[in-house]
Amino acid sequence: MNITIIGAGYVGLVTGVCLASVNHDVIVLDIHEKKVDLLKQGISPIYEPGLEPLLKQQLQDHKMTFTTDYHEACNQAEIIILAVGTPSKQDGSSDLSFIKSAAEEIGAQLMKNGTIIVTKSTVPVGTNKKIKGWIQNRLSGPYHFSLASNPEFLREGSAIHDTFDGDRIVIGADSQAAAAKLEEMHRPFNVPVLHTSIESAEMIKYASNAFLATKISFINEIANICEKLGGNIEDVAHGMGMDSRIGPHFLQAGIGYGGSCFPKDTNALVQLAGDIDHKFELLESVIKVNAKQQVSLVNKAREHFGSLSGKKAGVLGLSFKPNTDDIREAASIEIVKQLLAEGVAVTVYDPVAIDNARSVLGESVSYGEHLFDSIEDQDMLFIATEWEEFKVLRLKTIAKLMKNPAVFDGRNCFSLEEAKETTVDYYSVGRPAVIKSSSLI
Ligand SMILES: NC(=O)C1=CN([C@@H]2O[C@H](COP(=O)(O)OP(=O)(O)OC[C@H]3O[C@@H](n4cnc5c(N)ncnc54)[C@H](O)[C@@H]3O)[C@@H](O)[C@H]2O)C=CC1
Ligand SMILES: O=C(O)[C@H]1O[C@H](OP(=O)(O)OP(=O)(O)OC[C@H]2O[C@@H](n3ccc(=O)[nH]c3=O)[C@H](O)[C@@H]2O)[C@H](O)[C@@H](O)[C@@H]1O
Repeated sequence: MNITIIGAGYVGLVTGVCLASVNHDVIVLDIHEKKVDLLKQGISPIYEPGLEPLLKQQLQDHKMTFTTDYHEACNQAEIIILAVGTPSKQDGSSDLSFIKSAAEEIGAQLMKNGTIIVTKSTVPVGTNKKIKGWIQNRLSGPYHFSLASNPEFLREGSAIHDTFDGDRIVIGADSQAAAAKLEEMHRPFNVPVLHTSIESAEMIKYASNAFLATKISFINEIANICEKLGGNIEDVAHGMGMDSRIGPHFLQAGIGYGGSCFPKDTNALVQLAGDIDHKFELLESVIKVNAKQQVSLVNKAREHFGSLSGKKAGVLGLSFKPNTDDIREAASIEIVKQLLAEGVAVTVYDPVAIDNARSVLGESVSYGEHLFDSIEDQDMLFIATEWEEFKVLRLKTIAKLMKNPAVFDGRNCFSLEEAKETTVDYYSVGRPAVIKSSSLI
């Protein structure tokens, strides 16, 4: 099939590469010229495991092209997939300006009947109706087109795996023919397909992300209570997860969820509910709990040291999760900002996200070239992301390198047994702190 994707970000690019790899002919359009230039050379502008080799292969096989030209992208397409960003507005609601401008461009270029316009971007319930209007307003003739919502469930860091091995594909289309064609497009992925109305498909996406965020805030609250009452969150989560009605996933306590989607989508759903006078109190609490959780390690450090002013801190991990360079809404950034506000000199390290971090943190921090640069001579060490290269570090190595070995581990990378065998004062999430009596301040 001839498929066009609008937006070459995490979702558009991964989807395009995967669709091309199962033999569709794919054009990906982005308005960002530099991005398109890189992609034409087979260079991925984002870090996503396995993406670049697969991209290069598609270019070599002539299954995929990149462009900034809407006419070239749209005039032959059977299916056009919208995958542009839908960021948060100031009030938390979803900013549909990229969707609107892409829909208008598509409308102006539609020159034949039967094209299916698919929304893969995460959009509030009712947006597909608006998209229809935006396209219709720009049509240059009486062309007929179909609409469908096909939300995306991939995770950054495992995006290709998730596309080929997802739990479900949701298709909400305005006609049976469009639904059947989209099912055919996805058939090579061999993932179960659910057909729904457009509105249900739009809601499935928000409800899924909101539910996963709720699980995370819930387990983090249990972790906070464990810290005060005793108990080990790892055992508690394990015991809960053994109940098949609860399930083991998304019960990893830590310093909260970040990323480009959970924060944005939970806020958007609260706003969407507010628009129909429904106060979504549960989700409001999930969001509040997460905001507190992101800086909870700094509170522990303040309690440990008395005052943080004039101290030196290393921060390991800047991306919102391992295996991605995405730092959007990452807990690490909140931690760094809080430390700087309290007069701490900060050195950060991440295996792939330093360039993105520099664009947000500028010269306010030092950037380690090696992870030891963020550990050596520091008074305290924060672990914000559970990159594999941090998990294989040993606490005794960390202890030797630090001035005052105090480790604040936001992702429970080390066991308490290991902490007890070292000179490190070790704080983690939902587990008792391991404090050496000689270091009590
Ligand atoms: N990042 C993720 O893991 C997931 C994201 N989503 C949703 O997918 C959508 C896209 O997210 P990302 O790929 O992360 O965004 P992104 O910000 O990485 O990429 C969006 C791309 O769209 C381009 N763009 C903006 N306006 C355009 C226009 N008018 N015409 C053509 N291109 C345009 C931008 O230049 C950018 O390259 C969002 O709605 C997001 O909520 C859904 C599931 C997973
Ligand atoms: O809509 C989206 O963009 C995507 O959002 C999430 O994917 P993603 O944000 O890439 O990453 P996750 O693995 O879900 O992690 C999100 C955040 O939650 C945190 N998390 C996750 C799981 C857990 O048990 N505990 C926990 O704190 C992670 O550290 C991370 O900061 C969803 O998992 C995807 O299904 C969805 O498509």
